[in-house]
Order: sequence, then C-alpha cells, then structure tokens
Amino acid sequence: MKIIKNTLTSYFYANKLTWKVCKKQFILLMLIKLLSAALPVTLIWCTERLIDSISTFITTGGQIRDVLFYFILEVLITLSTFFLQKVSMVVEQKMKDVFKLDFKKNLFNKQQMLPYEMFEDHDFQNTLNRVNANDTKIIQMTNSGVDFFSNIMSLIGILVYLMTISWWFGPLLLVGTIPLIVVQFKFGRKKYELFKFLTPFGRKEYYINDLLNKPNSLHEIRLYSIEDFLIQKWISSYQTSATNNLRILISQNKWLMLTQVIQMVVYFLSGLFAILLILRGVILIGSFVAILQSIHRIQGTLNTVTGSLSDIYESSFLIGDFKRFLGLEEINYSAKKKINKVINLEVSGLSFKYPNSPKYILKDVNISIPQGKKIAIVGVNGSGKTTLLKCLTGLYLTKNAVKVNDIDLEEVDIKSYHDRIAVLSQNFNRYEFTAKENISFGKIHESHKDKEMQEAAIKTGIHSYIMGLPNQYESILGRLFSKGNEFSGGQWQKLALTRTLFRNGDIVFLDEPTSALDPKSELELIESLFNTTSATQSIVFITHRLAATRFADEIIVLKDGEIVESGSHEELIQLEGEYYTLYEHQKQWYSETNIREAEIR
Ligand SMILES: Nc1ncnc2c1ncn2[C@@H]1O[C@H](COP(=O)(O)OP(=O)(O)OP(=O)(O)O)[C@@H](O)[C@H]1O
Repeated sequence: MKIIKNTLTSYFYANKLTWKVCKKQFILLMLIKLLSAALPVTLIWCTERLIDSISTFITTGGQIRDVLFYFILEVLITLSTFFLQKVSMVVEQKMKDVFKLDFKKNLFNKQQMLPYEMFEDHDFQNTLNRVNANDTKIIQMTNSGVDFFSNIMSLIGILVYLMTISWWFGPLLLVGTIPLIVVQFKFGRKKYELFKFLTPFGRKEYYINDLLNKPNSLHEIRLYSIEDFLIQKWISSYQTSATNNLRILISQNKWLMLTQVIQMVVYFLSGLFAILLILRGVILIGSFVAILQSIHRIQGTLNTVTGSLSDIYESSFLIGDFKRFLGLEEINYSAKKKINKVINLEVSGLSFKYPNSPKYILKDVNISIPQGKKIAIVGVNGSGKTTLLKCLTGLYLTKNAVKVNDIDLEEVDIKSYHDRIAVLSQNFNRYEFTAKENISFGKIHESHKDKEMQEAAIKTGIHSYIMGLPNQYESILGRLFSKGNEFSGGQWQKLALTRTLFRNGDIVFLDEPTSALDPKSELELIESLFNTTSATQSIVFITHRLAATRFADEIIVLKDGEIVESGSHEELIQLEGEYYTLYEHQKQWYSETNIREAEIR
C-alpha cells in the first residue's frame, strides 16, 4: 500500500512540475496518445471486417466495394499510427528540452542558496549527482504515465472487444499478467538501489576522464607516465558499474523469461479456446484472426504497460532524492542584517572543526581587524591558515565567533558581506574567457569600467603582458578554445590578483597571492599593494614568503590551529620564537644582494 502511495505521490509531483513548465507540449502529447490508444482496437475491428468481407465475397459473391473500403481503412489506420508515433517523438523531444532548461535553472538557483560547506561533503555530491539525473527522469515519468494510460485504454478497448466474443478471455489474460507486474516492480526498486550504489563509481569515472582530457592535469600525467595507472582505475570503476548493471539485467531477464513462458501458455490456451469457438460455429474466420491478433497485441501492450509501471516506480525514488534536495535548508538572506561597509572584523574564541571530522583545526583564535589594518598570517603547512580564511570570509559559519561591525556573521546577510570583501583563494579560477572578462568577474556589475580594470592590472604588473596579446584585453586566455593565448602560472596569478583588486573590497583577503611569482615580482607587488590601498582598506594575507610580512601591521603565527605568536616583524624577530625560526630559514633568499643579482641576471 505504501509503495503505491509513494509512487503515486511522486508521479503526481512529476506531472505537476511538467505541467507548470511545458503545458502546451503536455496537452499535445496527451491528445496524440489518446488518439493512438483508439487505433489498435479499430485496426483489429477493421481486420475482422476485411477478412469477413473477403470471405463473403469469395463464398457468396458479396460486394468488392466492402473489401476495398476496409482495405483502404486498414491502410489509413496503419499510416496514422506511424504518423502519430513520429509526431509524438518530436513533441516528447521538445518537451524534454523545455523542461531541462527550466530544471537546470532552478537547480543552479537552489545550489546558490545552499551553504558552501555542503559542497565539500561527498554524500551531498552523490545526491547532487543523482538529482542532476532528474531532468530526464521527471519527464520520463510523465511520458511513462501518459504511455501507461494510453496503453491501458487501448488494452481495455481490446479486452472489451474480446469479452464481447467470450468473457473468459478477460480473467485468462489478466491472470497471466500478474507475475509480470510483480517482476517489474521488484526490479524497479533494485535498479534504483543499484544506481545509488554506483553513483560514487560514476563520479570517479567522470573525474578520471576529466584528468585525462584536460591539458592542465594531463601535463603532469604525461610526464609521470601514469596514464596506464589512471586508465586502469577508470576501467576498474567502469567494470564495477558494467558488471553490476549486467548482473541485474540478467537476473531481471531470467524472471521476465519465466513470465514470458506463463504468457505464452495463456496465449496458446486463448488460441485453443478460439479454435473451439470457431469449430462450434460461434465465430467466423474474421473473428478468429481478430482474436489471435488481439491476444498478440495485448501481450505486447502488457509488456509496455508493466515496463512503464516499473519506470514510474524506479523514477519515484530519484524524485524522492530531488524533493529532499529541494527541501534542504537554504541560507535565509532576507531575515538577516545587511552590511553596507565593513568597519571592523572581530574574531573571538574561534574554535572550528570540519563536519565529519573529529579534530579541531582552529583552537580559540582571537584576531581584531579594524579598518585599514594589514595582517599577515604565517605558519607551516596544515596549521589552519586557509581554514581561518574560510571562517573569516563566511564560507564556514561559527556561532558568535566571527563578528562583522559587532554583528555575528551568522546573523549577517552573507551576500551583502561578500559584496564588501575581495578574496583571492589559493585555488583561484583560471577562466578561459577574455582577459577583460577575467578581471571584470571581480565586480561583474561594473564590467564597463575599463580604466579601473587597467589601473588594477598596472598594480599587479599584468597590464604590459595583456597589451602584448593580439587583441589586448579582448584576447581569449587559455588553450581550450580557438584563438586562446596561454599564460604562465605567475601571469595567471597576477591576473587573479588583478580581479581581486578591481573588486576594491573593504577587506582584501589573499591566500598566498604571490606563491607563483619570482622574488622580484613578489616584493614589487606586495609593496605596491600596501602602498596603494586606501587608509580604510584592510588586508589579511596568508603567506609562506616571510619577506612579504614586514609590510604588515601585525603578523599572526599559527601552529596546529592556535595563534602562538603575534606582533610586528621586529617584535617577533626579537622574540626569537616560531616566526624567528621560519624567518631565519628564508632570510638568505630575500637579501637585497640576491634580488639585485636576480635583476642583473
Ligand atoms: N574540507 C576539509 N575537510 C576536512 N578537513 C580539512 C578540509 N580542509 C582542510 N582540512 C584539514 O584542515 C587542516 C588545515 O588545513 P588548511 O588548509 O587550513 O592548512 P594551511 O595552513 O592553509 O596549509 P597550507 O599552508 O598547506 O596551505 C589540514 O590538516 C587539513 O587536512
């Protein structure tokens, strides 16, 4: 009972969605299917009449007009069937296209409303993967439903026709169908469960495929000769999916064979019964042929009907995923306080651990960032620097620990906060669009401000490179598309930094902004950055290069998620602690002499 209720709920839900998006195509499809449903029984009736009129014509010299009439009618019905089939294919395709467009738009919108941290969770990624399959599943469910009803109507028509000859055909044919329905339902559920189990394998295949296709990843793969290893991994994932899919197909077909045998027995019994009727003179030869034709058609239609039922049942699970996804709690922007300008950012007693991870990555961190303050965060790998940045920028929210303008970040409309900050992350994006677009993404609504963009590009030192490109700022970057121009790693980083500067945030967060730059460019850039930011603009930057930290008002040293030292460059050097040790290791790289030598070279 519960199965039927759930399936029906999902089915009506799918229909409601389809109706909302593509009413016109939906109505048209239903009309076509309605017409198609009436055709089989008409054809059977016509065949019966044709044979009877031929037989009358031969035996008693009846009218040739009748024979020709039924013959032409039969041809017309057959042609109409083909015609409706083709039109319905086009309508279905159009319906799929319209629906997919709307579905994807809604999905993207929903994704935007979900907290960032969800996207780092693999279970969420699996669900998202299955939800993405829903665009076709919802339409398929609607179409299967229309097919189901159309076939049921056609079945009823044929059954009623058969039962007017003898009511025995009804129960006989229906009993033969029950095993088929049971098998189709059983495998509908199994197929969904298998799909769920195989989702991570599918994602892995997709990931490896991407690694092997994209020039950025292929570069290292070629040089390390790990193609074979990766291909092997892909094969193993693929084989798991293929083997399991084949196994379920074999198992389903074994059961379907059994139901087929039962159906054949029913078919022969019905045939024998029809022979009995003709021998007793109850029916004519035309009715006999029509009975056989009806039984044959019923069997075919029953297979389609139960197949549609199984599809609807299987899809209902996926639609369950989709409904759960839509029900996920969204970030509530409207109920939150808007930020028009960041006056100060205060971190007090921030302790943080990632979801599904037992270990605290940040422990009791306290930082004060008033307007205009320049802070450098240093520490060895894994000490929690990037995690701290994620908390400061509101990608991860922690109750009462991070306050902007004395308001808990959890209470703040996070979009309004993001509008006021500029972030360059360690894994910045390389957009394979034009140079101008790459920079304008920093402030997309002000993409017409060419002068500001160029000023930012001059600051980071990328302007001269861009001017050297064939179409200057309109040149396409990267190698993926035609007429693309590849940048070096450092040039891409300068471009990403330009994007961040163009954004002109109240606070600029930089996660290792100079990691790909040569020492000379690095020093020049950091100096220019600090000299040209306004007095009210704050900077928080993470770096491993300690030559850059001397420009900061305060340096924070993180170790195992705790602030172990903080102060100016001179204060920390005098302290001779963690910072001093790190600085001593790097000192020689940054001595004035080395830089000058590098310049001469
Ligand atoms: N999404 C995540 N889920 C679980 N643990 C994470 C996640 N991101 C980072 N970590 C863990 O948090 C710890 C700190 O990582 P984080 O990236 O903040 O260090 P970091 O100081 O920026 O390091 P690096 O200098 O290498 O960039 C690491 O041990 C890492 O394994």
